[in-house]
Amino acid sequence: MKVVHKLEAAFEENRPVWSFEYFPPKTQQGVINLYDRLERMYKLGPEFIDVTWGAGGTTSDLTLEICRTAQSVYGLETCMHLTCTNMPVDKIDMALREAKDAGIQNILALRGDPPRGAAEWVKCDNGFANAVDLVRYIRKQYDDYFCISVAGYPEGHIDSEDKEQDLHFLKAKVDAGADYIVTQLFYDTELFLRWADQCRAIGINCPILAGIMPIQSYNGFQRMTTLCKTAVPEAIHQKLEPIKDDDQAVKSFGVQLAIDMCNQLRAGGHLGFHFYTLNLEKTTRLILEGLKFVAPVEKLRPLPWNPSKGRRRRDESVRPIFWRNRTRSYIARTEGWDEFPNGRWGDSRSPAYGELDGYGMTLRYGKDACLAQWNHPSSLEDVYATFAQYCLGQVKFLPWSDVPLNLEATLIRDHLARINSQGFLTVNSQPAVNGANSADPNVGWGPKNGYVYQKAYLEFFVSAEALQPLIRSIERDHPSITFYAVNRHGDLKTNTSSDEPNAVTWGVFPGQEIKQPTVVEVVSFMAWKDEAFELWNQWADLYTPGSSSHQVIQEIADSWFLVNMVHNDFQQPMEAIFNVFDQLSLDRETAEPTR
Ligand SMILES: Cc1cc2nc3c(=O)[nH]c(=O)nc-3n(C[C@H](O)[C@H](O)[C@H](O)COP(=O)(O)OP(=O)(O)OC[C@H]3O[C@@H](n4cnc5c(N)ncnc54)[C@H](O)[C@@H]3O)c2cc1C
Ligand SMILES: NC(=O)c1ccc[n+]([C@@H]2O[C@H](COP(=O)([O-])OP(=O)(O)OC[C@H]3O[C@@H](n4cnc5c(N)ncnc54)[C@H](O)[C@@H]3O)[C@@H](O)[C@H]2O)c1
Repeated sequence: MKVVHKLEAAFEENRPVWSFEYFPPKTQQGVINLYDRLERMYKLGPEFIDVTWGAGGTTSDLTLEICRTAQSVYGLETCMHLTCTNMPVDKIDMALREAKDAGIQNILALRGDPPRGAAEWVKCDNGFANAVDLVRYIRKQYDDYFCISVAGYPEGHIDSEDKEQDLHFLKAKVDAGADYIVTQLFYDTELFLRWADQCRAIGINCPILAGIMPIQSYNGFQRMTTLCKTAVPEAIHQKLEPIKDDDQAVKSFGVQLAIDMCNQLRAGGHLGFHFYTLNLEKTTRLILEGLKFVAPVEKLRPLPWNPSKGRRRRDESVRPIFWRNRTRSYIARTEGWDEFPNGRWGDSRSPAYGELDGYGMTLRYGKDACLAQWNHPSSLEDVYATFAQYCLGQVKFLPWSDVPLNLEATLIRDHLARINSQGFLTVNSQPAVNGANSADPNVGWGPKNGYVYQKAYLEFFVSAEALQPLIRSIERDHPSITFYAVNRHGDLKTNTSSDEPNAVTWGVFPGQEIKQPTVVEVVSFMAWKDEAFELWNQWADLYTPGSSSHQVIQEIADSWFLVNMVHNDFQQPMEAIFNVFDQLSLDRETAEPTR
């Protein structure tokens, strides 16, 4: 059924509507768990669900698969996002044909973000330049079979300087055949209501759904609003500042803020809400409960499927035997198990694993900004220096690290800088913590009055030549270290004996089970490595092919290894993980012939 008909019927009755956005999870286990989550969240009564399309079509097959399953197996009204990025007309045709074959009748037509590595958006050969062209094309090819939605920007699109013109581009999309609008996230409800009035004033009369992105974590919120240049009212900053180190308090604030925002929008006459769930469930449920948004009973017919019992979940050792025959109640208990991911390095079984915004990983800054930070390296040593300077706060970002080191990592910044200058190019790290208070300003997380623990880990790129002595040294002298190392072709080396997840962060909180938000495991490592190496390619593409900068970066991309290394003895001092590198330098010095 067309979403627009559902929206019109609800608005006719003055009834609010809500919908949920998901993104394709990074791992197969995450996909299976997302299906369970779709089932549970269906009971919250979304009018429809939608699934994002990876930037540059990177996850398009999975987007199609999830939409197909949600629509035709699970019977959920599903809207598929479709972008023009890297999509010549024949690929667009194929995606639309497959969507239609799966019974999908709703498409969110977008231009898309710049393709990987590109500073600016460029139209691909035989493709479309703007979302309006895609809307026109879908109408021309499929007449009124599809219900088409388009994106609206209450603060104007980030690329467009003229906000008024931006509004007219939106009208052009509607005039070309779009049926309703879904907006970009925003936090200023007054601004949204003014913008909605402007839309009506220039003759945009179709339904508008307000995009609501609940604040899930302080860092995530900061990162997202900086990247999207979102206007954040001062009152929100003021309320967040004193609680920013208490993850539970931030989440609760995020829930209340979303409730208040939706109520303000309703008071302003607005009835349509689109939740960016980030594949998380609990926050969305709490917001709907707070709003007293309850699905009409007739909508909650039983679904024609059973929750999938993922391979992992069947084997899960922590699953109590009491739940063996009561899968549903066990699943209900897991609703909040990934609510405290400590950074994106989370548990790959989580549907929310590994994504900041659901559109995929690209260089976050334009070409000029990147070159201003990374210059034109002509040797490997130049690259080492850039990484070391990042650790010392002199370079603002790297392809893998879009914001400066956080407080936690600054505790070990000198050690990090030292190993980076030696060619161990770090992209992620964590110091050891042995029972710090959960409100500790440097390493605390989770609800207050708890205690948190961490095993030290490092993730870095290293040349094949330097990897060998490192592995020898670990095997000889460092029994507490476990590692995975992989090159871009997937050649994996490890000293672990099973592919069980290794818990590297856990917390003990009053009146709760132990929380274990962060694990290191081979499945997620292998899923991550494709992106990790792809970012080197994007860096190389900033330079003219054949130039020395291009060659240096490409050499790393093609032949180096990505290593994850965990020091399992978390009771050792913070710097213990660095001993292995110091020992290597010592070995090198003693091996060098005396002159
Ligand atoms: C609800 C929502 C969902 C999204 N989902 C995804 C997703 O799944 N995958 C993804 O990669 N991205 C997604 N995005 C991000 C989106 O792709 C980017 O914001 C993208 O930069 C713009 O897409 P658009 O469809 O709004 O583009 P357009 O409407 O084509 O606008 C793009 C730019 O071109 C300008 N413009 C528009 N028409 C014209 C014209 N006729 N002539 C000249 N300039 C014009 C606009 O002012 C704007 O600056 C989503 C955004 C929103 C709000
Ligand atoms: N293994 C995976 O599956 C996976 C998935 C996504 C991201 N990651 C890794 O996590 C990194 C950061 O992810 P996040 O932003 O979600 O987590 P985060 O922001 O929590 O970062 C983790 C820690 O690493 C530190 N850090 C960041 N850049 C560093 C660098 N260059 N050298 C040393 N330490 C650094 C941060 O300050 C922070 O303390 C990514 O760049 C990537 O390396 C891994």
